[in-house]
Amino acid sequence: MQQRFSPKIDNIASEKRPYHGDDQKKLLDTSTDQGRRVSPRLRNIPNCKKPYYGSGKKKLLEAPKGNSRKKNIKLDHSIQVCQVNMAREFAEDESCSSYMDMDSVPIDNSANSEDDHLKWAGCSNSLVDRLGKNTFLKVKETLRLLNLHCLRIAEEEKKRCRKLEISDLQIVNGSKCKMLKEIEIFDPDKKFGQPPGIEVGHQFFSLAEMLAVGFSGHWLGGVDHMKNTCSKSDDYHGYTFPLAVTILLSSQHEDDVDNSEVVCNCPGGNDLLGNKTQDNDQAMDLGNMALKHNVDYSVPVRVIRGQECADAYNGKVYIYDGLYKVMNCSAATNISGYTVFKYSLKRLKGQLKFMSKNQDHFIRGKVSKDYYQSAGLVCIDISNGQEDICIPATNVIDNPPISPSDAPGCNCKGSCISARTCSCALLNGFDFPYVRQNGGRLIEPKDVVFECGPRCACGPGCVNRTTQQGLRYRLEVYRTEDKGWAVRSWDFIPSGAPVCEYTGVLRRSDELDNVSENDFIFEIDCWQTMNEIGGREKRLRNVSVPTSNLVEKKNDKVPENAPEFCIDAGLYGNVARFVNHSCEPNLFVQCVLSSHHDIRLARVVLFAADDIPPMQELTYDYGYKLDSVIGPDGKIKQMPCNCGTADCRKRLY
Ligand SMILES: C[S@@+](CC[C@H](N)C(=O)[O-])C[C@H]1O[C@@H](n2cnc3c(N)ncnc32)[C@H](O)[C@@H]1O
Repeated sequence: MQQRFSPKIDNIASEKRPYHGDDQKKLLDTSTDQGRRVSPRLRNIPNCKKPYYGSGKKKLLEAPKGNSRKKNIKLDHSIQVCQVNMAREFAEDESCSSYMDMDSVPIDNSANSEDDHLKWAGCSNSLVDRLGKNTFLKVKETLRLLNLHCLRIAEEEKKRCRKLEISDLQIVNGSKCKMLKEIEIFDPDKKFGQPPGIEVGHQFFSLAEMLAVGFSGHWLGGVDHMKNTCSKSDDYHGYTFPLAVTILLSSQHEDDVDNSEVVCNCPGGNDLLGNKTQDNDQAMDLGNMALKHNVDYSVPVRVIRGQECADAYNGKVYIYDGLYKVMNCSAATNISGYTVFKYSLKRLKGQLKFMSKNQDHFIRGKVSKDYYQSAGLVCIDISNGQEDICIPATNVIDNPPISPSDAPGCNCKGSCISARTCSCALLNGFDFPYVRQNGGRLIEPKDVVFECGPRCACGPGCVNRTTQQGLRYRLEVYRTEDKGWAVRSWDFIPSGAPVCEYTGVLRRSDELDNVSENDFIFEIDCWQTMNEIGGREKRLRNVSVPTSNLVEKKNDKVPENAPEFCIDAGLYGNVARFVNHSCEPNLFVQCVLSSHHDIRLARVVLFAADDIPPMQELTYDYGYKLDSVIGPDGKIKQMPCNCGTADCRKRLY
């Protein structure tokens, strides 16, 4: 195994993976001025530990400075100017038209007209009103004001967590609740089509929020509608009312089917909190009648989806999912024997996509409880247990996203014991690479070691997780005369014991070319070692490395024989970055796979090659080929070796 340190960059702008490996706890911020004043600044760590204040659940009682704190912000209600934001990303690349008010929409009785997509959904809503004010900003200001009121009331009542009643939030018998009286409702005139200032994916944390921004207010069994009185307006001449403006889907109804884009829903039968209340036949009136008219006039409804959310006032968050066409209406008998009216809804094309597939899943109620199923999961918890709640990292942009799901697990219970039945032992050549002695010792260096990972049924104490237990020995970083900092152990280290993992920022090798010096780059050359490329020594071969993981050349810029990825400990790393080179080392480098099986991204762990007495310097062979390091000026660089051993090659490179 040869490791190559090469003069490369120290920039961390394009991190692909925020941390690498399992041994992430001790991040040392280091100066590039090595050899003079580099010191492990562990004192910084406590500050980094809790970058957030409080539990993350606290809300600001006052709006942050610099923002408007005016009590009754006068808002301009008439949003008529349509400005098409052509830059927005549309689902399915359809052309689109701008938001249209009812008065500009020709009545179309053909319920299946494809033109509906263009007429209604098209672009996002108006970005500015006729005074040139940003509608999104206005929605934000209104909601901020509402929240301020909520918090003040809660503070007064010392019942911050109390669940607000529906009557707290609604207009009851024409009179607004106390809170809403103090807030000017933004855009109070009901309209069809895309709501001004609210994008697909917008989350409302209470029904009051929806009301305050004029989104919806008169709910009847989950349907907000325009009443008969609207028909008097010239704007709506020719329509029969009621007409549904918004439908709330909480997937609470026993007969509801929700297929994301196509939804079959029975309004009524639930109240707004999702409590099932249906105990008789539905009638063709109110919400049902409104939706029926939407079918007749081909008027789409806004769809709001309710999601469980423990911190919201009534335990729910309401997410705007866009405009849906109400395709048809049919009467049926539900599984309880009552008559219900069913509507199938189809999402109009040409609307904004959700931010991501994950958000899409979240909003449509399919959020996975299993971390391992998250798309592009890179790391289950980048805080490595330092935060109370895991912070997973995902990457669906770069290729390949590193997914632990690539590594299927074994079914052993407790600890892996039988090499005949453990599938991880199988990968290691039908045997375990470690013996249990001294907390786990590697029997001999191998091409690659397959450890048990997150999908394995065995527990954390399994011997085949030997490098996942963190540091075992008390290591010291100390200053030397001629090699800068070095590392030694205060404890005896038996041969085959894992000493530390080399951690840093995972980078593509080609990102690091032609930039200033960095002595802390570790190329992950597992593939090169397996194939004895560049003079690398043959090692004990595992039989079962899946060929698909071996080398799939994904990047033409990287020469076939050069490692595609490396670990950059220039700015972030652990104690391993201080371990020096020796021509007769007492450590060796071992590639380990645990959470995935991609050898290009193997973990790099330093193991004891000998029984190492306390206070002896720990070293490994950097494995440079002489004259292989080229400086930024294009000239070959040379570095004298000061390892001081009898067979010293006299040069590092
Ligand atoms: C990964 S760092 C090791 C830690 C380093 N000594 C320090 O103070 O940060 C690699 C650098 O350490 C120095 N170094 C490591 N081994 C050496 C050796 N045997 N002889 C001379 N310098 C060495 C070289 O400057 C090399 O570029």
